[in-house]
Amino acid sequence: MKDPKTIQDNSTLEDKKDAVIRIKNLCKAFGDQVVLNNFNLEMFNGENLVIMGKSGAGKSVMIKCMVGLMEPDSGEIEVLGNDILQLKQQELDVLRADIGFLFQGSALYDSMTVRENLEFPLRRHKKKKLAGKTDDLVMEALENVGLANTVDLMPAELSGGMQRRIALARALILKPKIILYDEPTTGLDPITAKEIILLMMSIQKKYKTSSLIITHDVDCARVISNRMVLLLEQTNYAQGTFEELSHSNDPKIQAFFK
Ligand SMILES: Nc1ncnc2c1ncn2[C@@H]1O[C@H](COP(=O)(O)OP(=O)(O)OP(=O)(O)O)[C@@H](O)[C@H]1O
Repeated sequence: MKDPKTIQDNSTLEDKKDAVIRIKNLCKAFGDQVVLNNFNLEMFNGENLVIMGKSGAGKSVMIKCMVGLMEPDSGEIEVLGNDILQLKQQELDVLRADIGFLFQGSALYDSMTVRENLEFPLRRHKKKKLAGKTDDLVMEALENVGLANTVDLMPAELSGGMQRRIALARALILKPKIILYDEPTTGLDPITAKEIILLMMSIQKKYKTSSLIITHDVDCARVISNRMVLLLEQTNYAQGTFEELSHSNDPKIQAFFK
């Protein structure tokens, strides 16, 4: 078994052209604390890429840099062919309509109904051309997660698993090309977590989205990942398939799979 760090990149040139995210030599420090040091990542079209890293490893910092919410000290970031570091605020807003976010927890607006929660991104990104009226888009998104009957309920009336599914519907409503999942199964019981994972997979198949999934959940990574990147020692310490990484002889890599 080869060490995953040295696993050859077998993707073809054709795949390379299809990279939806490219991060090169990303560096970010806060004062003396170096969080990312020459971090590299490529995510290809249609791929489910899992990022694993210990708490505080810098996953959120990397995501924030990637979507233009935080400025790196140096490095290159390309998302859907756009050089993030060169984009103006307005251009970033347009690009963000092509990126769906499912945050840790569900982050629904408690004072809004399910319908209003789903309408929110539609209002925010009015300029994005979508086929269908608001009502139809809301219902389609809810049907995708099997919760059309909750449209007029408040988030507090839903279980944690249902809230997560509504948040997924909201992440999907703009038909994004990329979805960023931050700990999609955290806080859910194993059965509900599995349901969410299956939903993520069916949605990916239906809409052909590319998904970047941050998770500590080894079962989630095993089921969903086409490829994984381990963020350790401020960099992309190892990458490969779940099989490759989980069979590594490197104790630092093994620690992720215990
Ligand atoms: N705005 C900031 N100012 C100073 N330090 C920060 C800032 N944002 C993040 N950090 C530090 O950067 C490090 C990485 O944080 P980050 O939130 O990216 O970790 P993480 O890998 O997402 O962790 P978790 O899995 O717990 O969410 C932490 O030590 C954090 O304290």
